[in-house]
Amino acid sequence: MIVGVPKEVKQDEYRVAMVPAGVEELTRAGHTVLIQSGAGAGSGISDDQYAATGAQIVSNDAEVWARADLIVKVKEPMPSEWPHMRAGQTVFTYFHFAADRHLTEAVLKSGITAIAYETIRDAKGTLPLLTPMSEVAGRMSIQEGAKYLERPFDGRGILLAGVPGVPPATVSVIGAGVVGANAARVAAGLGANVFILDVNLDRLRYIDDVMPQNVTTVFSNRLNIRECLQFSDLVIGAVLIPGAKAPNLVTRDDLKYMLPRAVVIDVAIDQGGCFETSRPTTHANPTYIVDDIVHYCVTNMPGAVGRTSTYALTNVTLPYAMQLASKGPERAVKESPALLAGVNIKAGKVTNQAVAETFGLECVPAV
Ligand SMILES: NC(=O)C1=CN([C@@H]2O[C@H](COP(=O)(O)OP(=O)(O)OC[C@H]3O[C@@H](n4cnc5c(N)ncnc54)[C@H](O)[C@@H]3O)[C@@H](O)[C@H]2O)C=CC1
Ligand SMILES: CC(=O)C(=O)O
Repeated sequence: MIVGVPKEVKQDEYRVAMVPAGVEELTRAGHTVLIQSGAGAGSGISDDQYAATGAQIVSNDAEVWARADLIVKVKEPMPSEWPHMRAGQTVFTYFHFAADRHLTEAVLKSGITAIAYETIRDAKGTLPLLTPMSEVAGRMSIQEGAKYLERPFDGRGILLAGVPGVPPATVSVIGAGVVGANAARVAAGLGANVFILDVNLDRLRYIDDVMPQNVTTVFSNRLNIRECLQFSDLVIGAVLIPGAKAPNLVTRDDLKYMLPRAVVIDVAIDQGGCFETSRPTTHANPTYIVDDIVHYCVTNMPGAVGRTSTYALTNVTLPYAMQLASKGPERAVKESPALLAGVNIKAGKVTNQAVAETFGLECVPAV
């Protein structure tokens, strides 16, 4: 099979979907791998390194898309890439359809099979292709939050750790999954007072068991969220209902309960965000202010630490890319319940229930 890896075109996206070790495994199995020239540069990987493991270096993205049966990417196809998608092709990447009607319509029209990293589910019930990027984004959320709490970045002028004689900051994390747990651990490590909320009590029991003393678990409901908003310097949005649009847990009206120039990092923005006032931003222009609250809503946070993120991502995507290439997408999806859960759109039809419900479309089985 011909596997194509285009250079990412999303703004400030420095990840690449395959590393030389992946090229080596695919070519050893008899596949052809096309890498767009410069695709690895943001992660410190040169064309020569790819070529040394058997890749064909291709000068432009149009050729990669035109020749490849299987496209492996990181971020959802951007509008400039939509004309390249064609019926019969399989595209394996993050899509986050529920947050983007236009993308959903473009993919439906193209006739491709869209296998979304973020809904692949393994036998343990976890989302193995989302987990490493959630680990990155969860840890980064505190680093970014600490920065935007600084006064020159419009924040409250609070040091997360405090100093002797001056108390540390208070951080609330809504959602205690992978992003939430990683955010809580880093914030607690810096000495902040941390509150972490979830609707899953078993998850809160686990968090309570493994986190340090300065992390307090709170059941997530409207009243408790509003109470946490009142004393938090930094709030992290980290909820997920797989495939679906994120629920709006904090309304614009709720912002009036927050401390002036508190910071919101809405990591869940890739699924639409869990603050009513969230809208997607970029690393180049990451924040904006609504009602005196600083909002940070970057949809590709791990893209900024491309080297760490590329290796963390490709460690988990390669085994699935190998299955798709070696068996062909049709058979690979039939034989793997995990891959089947990843098929969101196939040949012009939505095959993921949550995506179909978001847009009021019919959902058909993927096989
Ligand atoms: N902006 C970015 O660059 C990135 C965004 N993400 C996104 O972060 C979000 C979270 O991802 P993960 O932590 O991996 O998901 P996860 O599935 O591990 O955790 C989500 C948690 O939200 C909880 N939850 C659901 N409804 C809730 C409610 N009403 N109140 C409180 N908690 C609730 C769930 O019980 C679960 O524990 C996803 O949208 C993911 O795509 C992940 C990586 C990068
Ligand atoms: C999860 C995701 O969309 C990202 O890592 O960019």
